Amino acid sequence: MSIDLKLEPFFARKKKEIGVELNEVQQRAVLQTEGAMLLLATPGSGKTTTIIMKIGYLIQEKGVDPARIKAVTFSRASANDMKTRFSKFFPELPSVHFSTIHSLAYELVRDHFRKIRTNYQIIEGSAEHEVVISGSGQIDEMRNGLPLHKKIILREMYHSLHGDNITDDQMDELTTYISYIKNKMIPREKWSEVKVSVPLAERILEEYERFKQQDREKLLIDFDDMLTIGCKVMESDLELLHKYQRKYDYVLTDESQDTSMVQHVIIEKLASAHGNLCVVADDDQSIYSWRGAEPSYLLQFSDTHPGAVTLFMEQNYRSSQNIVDTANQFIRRNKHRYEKNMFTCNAESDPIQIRTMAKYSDQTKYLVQDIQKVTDLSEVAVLYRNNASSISLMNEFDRAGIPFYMKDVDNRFFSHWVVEDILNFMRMTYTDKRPDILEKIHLKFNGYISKQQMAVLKELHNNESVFDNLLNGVPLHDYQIKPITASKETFQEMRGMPPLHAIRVIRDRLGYEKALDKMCERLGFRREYLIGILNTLEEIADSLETMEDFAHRLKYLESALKTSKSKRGQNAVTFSTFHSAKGLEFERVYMIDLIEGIIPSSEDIKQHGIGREEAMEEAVRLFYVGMTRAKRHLDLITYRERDDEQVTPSSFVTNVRTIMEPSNKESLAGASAGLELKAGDVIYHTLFGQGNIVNINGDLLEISFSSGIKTLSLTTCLEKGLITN
Ligand SMILES: Nc1ncnc2c1ncn2[C@@H]1O[C@H](COP(=O)(O)OP(=O)(O)OP(=O)(O)O)[C@@H](O)[C@H]1O
Repeated sequence: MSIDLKLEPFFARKKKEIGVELNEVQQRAVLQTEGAMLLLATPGSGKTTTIIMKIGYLIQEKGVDPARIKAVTFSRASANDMKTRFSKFFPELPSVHFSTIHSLAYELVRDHFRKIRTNYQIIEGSAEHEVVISGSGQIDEMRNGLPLHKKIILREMYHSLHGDNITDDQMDELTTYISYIKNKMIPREKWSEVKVSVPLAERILEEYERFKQQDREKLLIDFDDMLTIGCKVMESDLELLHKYQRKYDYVLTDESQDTSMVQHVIIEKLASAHGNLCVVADDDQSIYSWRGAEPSYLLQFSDTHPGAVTLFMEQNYRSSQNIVDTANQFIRRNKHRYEKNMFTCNAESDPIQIRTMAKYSDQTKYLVQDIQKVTDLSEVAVLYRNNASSISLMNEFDRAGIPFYMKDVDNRFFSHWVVEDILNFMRMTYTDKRPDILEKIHLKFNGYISKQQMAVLKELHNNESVFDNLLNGVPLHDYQIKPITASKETFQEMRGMPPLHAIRVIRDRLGYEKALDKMCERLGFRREYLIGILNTLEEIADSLETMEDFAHRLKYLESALKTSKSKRGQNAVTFSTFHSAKGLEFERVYMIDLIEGIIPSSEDIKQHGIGREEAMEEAVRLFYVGMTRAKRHLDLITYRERDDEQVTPSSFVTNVRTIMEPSNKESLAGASAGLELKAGDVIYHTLFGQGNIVNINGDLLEISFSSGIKTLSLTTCLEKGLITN
């Protein structure tokens, strides 16, 4: 490209007006208006800034009508963000079309259905959304006795197939499975190849699809259908396709690493008449492949668009030198990526801190202590992989009086059946005369009262202890008598007990934890998740005096969680998952729960073990997204014990340590030369567990693990943080 950048008055003018001076690559990206362009950028490199400047340039310098520019983003939040930033940069210009791909697809679908006179109803989203969009102007509330909402329909279908209720986690998995299939455009005959642990998921999906299309007068469509139908319409209705193609002369997309196949197809078709397509992405921040994102599209972009210009924006304006350098080296452990070299001209800051706590509970104590010292809390974020981490955080922060803003409010904890169970056990200590309370937990403690026995018990209306009634008026098996008698006494003893003590008695002496184990076996629940809930309840109960206080505390925390949403933008710490932190930046970032089994997750490790690297690479990217949110201070926190069990610090943390202190690697490598590491030594491998070094041959270590002898490269193990001694 032979453009003399200095001669472009646009940049000089904008610098004067808004104080932003684009670097050379950013300027080139702005000036390259015609044809296809892939703009690959690293975190904090000014992707959004550049897109906005490009749009302004098209309008002010090229005389393009703003209405003929379409800027598409992945989420509604980023579409709004872009709109706001655009009006700040170019207050004199009218806004252009900033929208999500979903709303673009919805426009198409609406036009098409209007044309072919088909009524439809959206069955997903908030209630208002559903009401607005009924094609016939009328709202059908029910069909075949089912209320018309995606989750209610799926729940009912699950129930009628299994005779059991679907859990929230299963519902999440089921809807993710459906979205994945739709977004990846997987044909019917290949559905069975998609991994899912919800029993009969494939059949439920089949029935769900049939149900939506059953009424010829009125189609039901969910958000995924908007995409698949929108895409089909672009193929079948050429008149409509051309109408949309003629609407816009320039198409720009942001966050394209998170765009799915069906979404790519829609964008490609929209831009194919003129080919003016600008795709902005960071393949290293692709973290939604589980939902059907297709970053491979980026890797193939220049094949599908011969003559496309590819530019790399690699200068990071956000983070300090040490954070940028370490993150840049860290992401290189991934193989399936565009090689980029992120750099910064920013100064050094505090070194990245790695904190290895003795046990899990030390983590929150440390966070509270450290964050208490900070004055501007809006510049602090605590990031975690799983939402489950947020409840004990909010409990401790609330106790310490530190305000917080929760990015993804997940109320599920408070309505989880394990929480309900514990409260019901506690209620039984106040009165054991209520069969209705017993009925909620009768299968979950020693003595195991069957449904039939429960039915007989409920017929005895004498206001006596349910245990006495069971022992005197209900036919029991001999083996039940002793545990039921003991349970009666235990409940009596528990009266007035501090809640922490009470929960321990419920878990152990009353046999609740044993009952959970059985349920996990039978119903496939994740044990560690359920035990995690019990442990969090113990944390909440800690230091409270009565079970009533405990029940109040739960109610209080539930409402604190809801109101934490309103603290956005105030002087409050942000709690967020790594996923939801994408696009944000903070002065201080604390990444927590960095242990093997969480990040990487047990599933990531399992897949890696059988040679499938995709999941592990995605976990690496997720960790990288977390690291690159920090401007000047980054804390990585791990621990060695959780729930009374030994855990292993994340191999990603070990990897970061090796990057920061290459002397670690050298000393270990030196050790392998016979200085310290020798045959017979015990080492710990993140995947294979504990092992004994059998032999050392240069870089090759022969190690005996319980699963057999393996020969491994010491350099690779150290680089990836796979072994410690
Ligand atoms: N040329 C520039 N000079 C100075 N600051 C810049 C420049 N370009 C971008 N920035 C600043 O860098 C920061 C990151 O920019 P932006 O939010 O556009 O990045 P991004 O690439 O979208 O980030 P990410 O993908 O990590 O979320 C912003 O604070 C922005 O103002």
